[in-house]
Amino acid sequence: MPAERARWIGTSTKMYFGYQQHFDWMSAVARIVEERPALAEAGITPFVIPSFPVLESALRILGPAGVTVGAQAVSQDEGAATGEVGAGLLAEMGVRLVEIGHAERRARYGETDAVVAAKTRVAIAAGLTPLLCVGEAEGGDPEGAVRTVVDQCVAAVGDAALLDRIVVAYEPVWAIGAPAPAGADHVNAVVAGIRSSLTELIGGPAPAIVYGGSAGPGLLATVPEVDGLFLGRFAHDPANFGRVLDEALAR
Ligand SMILES: O=C[C@H](O)COP(=O)(O)O
Repeated sequence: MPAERARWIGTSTKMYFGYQQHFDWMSAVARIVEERPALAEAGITPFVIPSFPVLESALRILGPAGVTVGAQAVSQDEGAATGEVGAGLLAEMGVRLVEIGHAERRARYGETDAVVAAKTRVAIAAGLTPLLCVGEAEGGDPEGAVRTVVDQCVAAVGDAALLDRIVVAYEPVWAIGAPAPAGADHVNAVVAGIRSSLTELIGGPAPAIVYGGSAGPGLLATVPEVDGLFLGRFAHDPANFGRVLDEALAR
């Protein structure tokens, strides 16, 4: 991967961890990142996206270690929106990244393309970086997947000029929660296709594109097209997070 491309290695804890479990895990991850000062020099951004109730603790525990903290969701609404969390509050806290359009939220919580677009708009306006989750529903030809993903990116951002304000998380829906990630050939072909289409649309460098979907140690070296990994279950053991960081450093 060319050194000038930004690199991101991170994970969302989804709703897997309890309160104390978050603290134990975040403390371990902070130590792991602190032990690897070369990450910053290499332009690698470690990120963690925990549950909302521990965001403030995440900023305190992980922030000084050099870990970017993100939120798993954001509201497109303002004011009278009981139970929602707004982009302004997140940005004011020091959260920098926000997941938008994850397959689980598209399938279960009504994040249609229109909702994803509204959330992307408010996140960018608040100064947050949307981690825009996109991916095809079923395995198949890479060209079809590229078309689906590029359409999802354009629908989310609207204005091509804003495409460079996001990080794209390419997560084939069929590879999320699976025993193994999508095949390396598929990932490389789709990510290369997304990058080339977005570069053309933007008229400049495409945003960073990370891969998610049953990713873990051993994958990164096989997918040179990606700008990083978005881990899920296979980062629950903090040592695995460290292994993937080492693999990023070795590229
Ligand atoms: O948020 C992360 C992705 O959805 C991947 O999760 P997973 O690695 O558990 O499949």
